[in-house]
Amino acid sequence: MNHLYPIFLKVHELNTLLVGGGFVATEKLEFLLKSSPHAQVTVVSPMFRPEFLELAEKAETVTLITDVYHEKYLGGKHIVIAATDDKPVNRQIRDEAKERFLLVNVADTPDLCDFYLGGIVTKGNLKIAISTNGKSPTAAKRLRQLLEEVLPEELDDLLNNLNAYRDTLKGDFDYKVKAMNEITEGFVKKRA
Ligand SMILES: C[C@@]1(CC(=O)O)C2=NC(=C\c3[nH]c(c(CCC(=O)O)c3CC(=O)O)Cc3[nH]c(c(CC(=O)O)c3CCC(=O)O)/C=C3\N/C(=C\2)[C@@H](CCC(=O)O)[C@]3(C)CC(=O)O)/[C@H]1CCC(=O)O
Ligand SMILES: NC(=O)c1ccc[n+]([C@@H]2O[C@H](COP(=O)([O-])OP(=O)(O)OC[C@H]3O[C@@H](n4cnc5c(N)ncnc54)[C@H](O)[C@@H]3O)[C@@H](O)[C@H]2O)c1
Repeated sequence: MNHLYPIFLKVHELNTLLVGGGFVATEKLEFLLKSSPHAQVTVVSPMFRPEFLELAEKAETVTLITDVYHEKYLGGKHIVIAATDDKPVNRQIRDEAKERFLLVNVADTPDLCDFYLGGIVTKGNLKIAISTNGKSPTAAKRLRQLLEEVLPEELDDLLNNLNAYRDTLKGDFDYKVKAMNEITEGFVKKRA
């Protein structure tokens, strides 16, 4: 049983601190920006790998600070992702973030995470997040790839059309709920 509760964060309006600029940090930043190209991210690391720089320099909302982690960098942040190769430093980041009631992810270290990063499928306005409860990130990746392939691009047209139809509805809340449920009934009807 997976007890995690998924939420969809406006990371373009929240401030994220990413600590580290190596391989693992590159993977985390890549998926963050893939899903949220305008995510506000401050990255603190004494060294940035070339592949990290290539990715970060393309994103206007990513700020790089060449320094070792210090508690002061938690100021003004909502979310923290620790991705250094120094376990005690990752632990320190986690502890200091917790003292401030910040949400923290220590990359690839489930025991130290408040939240996990998931597999993410985006089709226009539709977004699906996948979690295996940390049991198999590879399975999350494969499911993401499968859904990316099988979900049609037209799904976004459907959502936009439904939104336009909803805007035409005049009447009270109950009327609108009924009308929206009627028009989408076919989504869940079993084929004969
Ligand atoms: C989904 C994804 C999102 C992302 O990274 O943004 C993600 N990991 C991805 C890929 C991936 N990560 C790893 C491999 C190599 C295979 C392997 O080792 O298993 C691969 C596969 C590959 O790269 O092919 C290494 C790894 N990861 C974790 C551990 C520790 C452990 O399992 O105990 C280890 C071993 C480290 C070691 O050996 O030291 C842990 C976590 N990784 C999570 C997320 C969280 C759980 C999500 C869930 O509920 O499933 C969690 C718990 C915490 C977190 O980091 O948030 C992204 C796929 C994105 C995509 O493609 O769509
Ligand atoms: N590379 C992988 O695919 C992989 C897979 C599983 C586990 N891991 C583990 O994950 C950890 C991170 O690996 P990596 O491959 O990203 O390493 P890396 O060497 O590519 O990157 C480490 C980054 O952490 C930064 N860093 C170190 N000390 C810091 C500090 N005090 N403050 C801020 N930044 C600091 C470095 O400057 C560097 O940018 C390692 O412990 C590694 O064993 C890596």
